[in-house]
Amino acid sequence: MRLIILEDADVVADWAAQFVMQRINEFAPGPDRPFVLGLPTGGTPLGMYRRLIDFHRAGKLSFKHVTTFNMDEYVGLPRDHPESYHYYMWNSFFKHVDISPERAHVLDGNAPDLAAECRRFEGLIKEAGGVHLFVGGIGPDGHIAFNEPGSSLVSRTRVKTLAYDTLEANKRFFGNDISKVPRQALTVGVGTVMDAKEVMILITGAHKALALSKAVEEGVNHMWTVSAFQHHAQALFVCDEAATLELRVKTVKYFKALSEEHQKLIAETNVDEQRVLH
Ligand SMILES: N[C@@H]1[C@@H](O)[C@H](O)[C@@H](COP(=O)(O)O)O[C@@H]1O
Repeated sequence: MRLIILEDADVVADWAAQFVMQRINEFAPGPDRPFVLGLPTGGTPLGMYRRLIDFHRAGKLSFKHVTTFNMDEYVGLPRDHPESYHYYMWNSFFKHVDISPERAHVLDGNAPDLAAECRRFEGLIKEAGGVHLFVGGIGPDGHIAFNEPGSSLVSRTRVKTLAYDTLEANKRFFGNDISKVPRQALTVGVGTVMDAKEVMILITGAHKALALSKAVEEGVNHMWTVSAFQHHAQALFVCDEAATLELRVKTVKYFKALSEEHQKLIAETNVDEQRVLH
């Protein structure tokens, strides 16, 4: 596991976007060889999406041969509701880059058969050959996607009923009215994300500090589902200073001492500009 500690949320956003760009460009995706990217929603990744759009506009990055899978979606929220994850993804990211809409997969929380929709999604990931890089965020209770405390750590995509803490955390998007937050969501499972070749989890803010310490310093525990990634061979936790407040000094010092190594992960790849653009 790598823990990358950066100054603040802006630097985290920039670092994460550079990492995504580096991985895509290094892979050099083509028509028969897409790069498969897992994506989160929430406030945390917004800055990363803005930077990725900048890179695209600067001609440094193309999503033409990138296939995406989003982590989750509310159940029963109309697709054009401003808080649906369809709406979020389209407005915050997809419409600003050159991704083909049919390659950008978001779970359908209005499907007539939700269990079948979850199976379909898992099937699409399999068909795509698995996820190369899954980017995730966490809730203050340490949930990844919508895998609430107590979720199976080998779970697959399914319907989940949201925990009270999540309703509380997300009510800010629904006029601070908890009764307006959908009670259920479709979410990839912990096992679905664990299957990705590489996982990058973004954690910012003092309100996520306890979750970060549970994620990296204590044992794997289904009450903090993000802790499962201790068992992933290629997991990166990217956090800001504020999120380290509950970590041991020893942990922080160790990972900060590796910062030069971490910077190498986002070193520019020598890419052929033409290939990126076409
Ligand atoms: N299901 C989403 C998660 O995927 C996301 O990581 C979390 C954190 O959101 P934020 O980044 O706004 O703190 O919110 C929701 O619960």
